[in-house]
Amino acid sequence: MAIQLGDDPDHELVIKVRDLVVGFGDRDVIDGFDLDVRRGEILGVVGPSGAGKSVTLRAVIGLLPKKAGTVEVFGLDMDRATDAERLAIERRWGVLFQQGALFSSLTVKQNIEMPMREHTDLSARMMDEVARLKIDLVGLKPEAAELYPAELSGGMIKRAALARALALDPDIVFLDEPTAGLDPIGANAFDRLIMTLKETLGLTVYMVTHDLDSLTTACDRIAALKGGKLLAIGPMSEMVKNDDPWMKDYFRGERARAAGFGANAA
Ligand SMILES: Nc1ncnc2c1ncn2[C@@H]1O[C@H](COP(=O)(O)OP(=O)(O)OP(=O)(O)O)[C@@H](O)[C@H]1O
Repeated sequence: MAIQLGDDPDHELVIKVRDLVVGFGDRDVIDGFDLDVRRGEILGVVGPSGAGKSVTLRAVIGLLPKKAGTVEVFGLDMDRATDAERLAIERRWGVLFQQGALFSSLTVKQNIEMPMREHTDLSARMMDEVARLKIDLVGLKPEAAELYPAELSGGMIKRAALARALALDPDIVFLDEPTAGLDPIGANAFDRLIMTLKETLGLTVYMVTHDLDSLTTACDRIAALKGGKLLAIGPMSEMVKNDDPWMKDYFRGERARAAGFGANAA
């Protein structure tokens, strides 16, 4: 499938969002939002609580209806795509929702096999083999395959949910606050895992996060959302120079200084 090139010819765009409007009833949460996601980058999406980060993610992957605007994925306008094209695109992305959202009545292995059952006609033995590989890929022990979500730690749940998101060998993964609820060591390990997967699998990562450490260590670029629009996008070095009050507070405030960065940019 043709890849649409954006303004910057050095970077292939895998996602191109233009003039996106998403709302509930009369209230528009996202109001004229543009975004480019480049192939192979880890893009961190930040913004005040309630800014619409999760709503944007859900609209991009088609789980929430748009009031207006376009979303192109791999150069294909999702509104103009046939059912078969849409399905083919959906197979090329994996999603890790907040809290992991594993099926509690299924084991880790069965959770990972779920997308394979929906989208492929792999044999049971092949699905088991792929699930085993994904479990290994995300750093879980083989024994975790037979455990139920209630038997897992918070970090294991995130890894199992990531394994499920990777089940169909996607090109893009969408992560909604993947390190929320993890202790700093667990969060750091998860960031490193994402970076390794990006390097080894060439994944493009769209990550909603509040985690300043993740933004600093893992993200190539950061998109800041505020008031339903894209406030700024760029590497951390540009974010810390932005003079919007929320950006100043977030990237140069007390929390940022406590995390050991931003102080020099004030
Ligand atoms: N299904 C829904 N119906 C009505 N309003 C909704 C719905 N989903 C989200 N909203 C509203 O949309 C706004 C944006 O929500 P969203 O979850 O995207 O925020 P967020 O930026 O991800 O916030 P947080 O950082 O706190 O997770 C909020 O005001 C929320 O109440």
